[in-house]
Amino acid sequence: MSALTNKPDTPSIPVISFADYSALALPQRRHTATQLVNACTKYGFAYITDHGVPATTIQRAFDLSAQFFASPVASKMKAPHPPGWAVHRGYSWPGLEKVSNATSSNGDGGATEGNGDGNEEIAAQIAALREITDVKESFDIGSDGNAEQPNQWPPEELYPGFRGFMTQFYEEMNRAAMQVLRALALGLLSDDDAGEEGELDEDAFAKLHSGAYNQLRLLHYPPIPIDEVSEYGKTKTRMPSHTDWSTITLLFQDSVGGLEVEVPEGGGKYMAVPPLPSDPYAMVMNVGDLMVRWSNDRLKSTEHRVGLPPVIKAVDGSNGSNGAEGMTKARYSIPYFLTTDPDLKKAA
Ligand SMILES: O=C(O)CCC(=O)C(=O)O
Ligand SMILES: [Fe+2]
Repeated sequence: MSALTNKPDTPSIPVISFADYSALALPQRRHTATQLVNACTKYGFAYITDHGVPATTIQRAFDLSAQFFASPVASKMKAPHPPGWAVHRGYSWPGLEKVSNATSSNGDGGATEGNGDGNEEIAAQIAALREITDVKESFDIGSDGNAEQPNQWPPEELYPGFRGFMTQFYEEMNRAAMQVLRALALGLLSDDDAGEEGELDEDAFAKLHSGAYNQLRLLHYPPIPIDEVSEYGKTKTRMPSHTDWSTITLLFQDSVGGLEVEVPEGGGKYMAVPPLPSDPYAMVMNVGDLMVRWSNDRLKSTEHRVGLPPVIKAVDGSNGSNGAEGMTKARYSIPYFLTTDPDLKKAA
């Protein structure tokens, strides 16, 4: 795995405040929107602060996530991820999902096999990546309004409050996301795009998302023994490098760090995107492949991965490694993937 270009505690992508965004007058909204578009043009990534999701809500999401993953496997398996790749809901146990399995050369979410048209090399690379186990477990949640992807809720008696909270959290994240989509549209529009009355279609992207097709994902990267760290990147990884395929992703991460993003110059060099010391509840926002198309290639969908866990000896259990000495820290993150309605995806 290649080295990082910055120290893990040095913030590296722009930090943009969305304080009162929708209440601001157009020139101030435009200022924020331009900052966001500039960040997404250069890095494909930005930190967003003052996004409107309360810190207490985010903390509750992390608490419920940690409780879920700490519960017995038999309980977690009461809401298993259905077999196959069509439905992305419920509990995926460590090793079930390999991000490399969802990698393709044509961005359609399906793995590309060699077919005699020069893709053999890519297929061979993907096959090699498939030998690597992703050291993570996850729980995927969608809208109860999406009949094609039915939620797999765990039993209320085993996880009291989980369903109710996550349902509301999904909506809260959707509201924050709509604001980000409005800003992206405004930042990309110029005065030439104005209507007869001078109005700008700030809802151009937001209106393509009904909110029923997003995906809220609870992620847990379990601690790993220090003596397995040398295997890291060979037989084990947290999440290999990939781009997100949909429109935008909003992510909360805990204090551990590990998210790495390819530098604007590319060339396989990555920079750390750690939690902000000044605002641990800031979101990391990134652009997905579909948004690149919709912005006529102005915005960038950037490769990112989850890197080597910090090697810290746990002696008191405070780092999530259950007190076992010689384990790395556990890490939790919560991505929220914005997805358009299925008909639009086909048309895009
Ligand atoms: O856990 C993280 O920080 C990144 C997760 C991610 O990139 C993804 O789920 O697509
Ligand atoms: Fe991602």
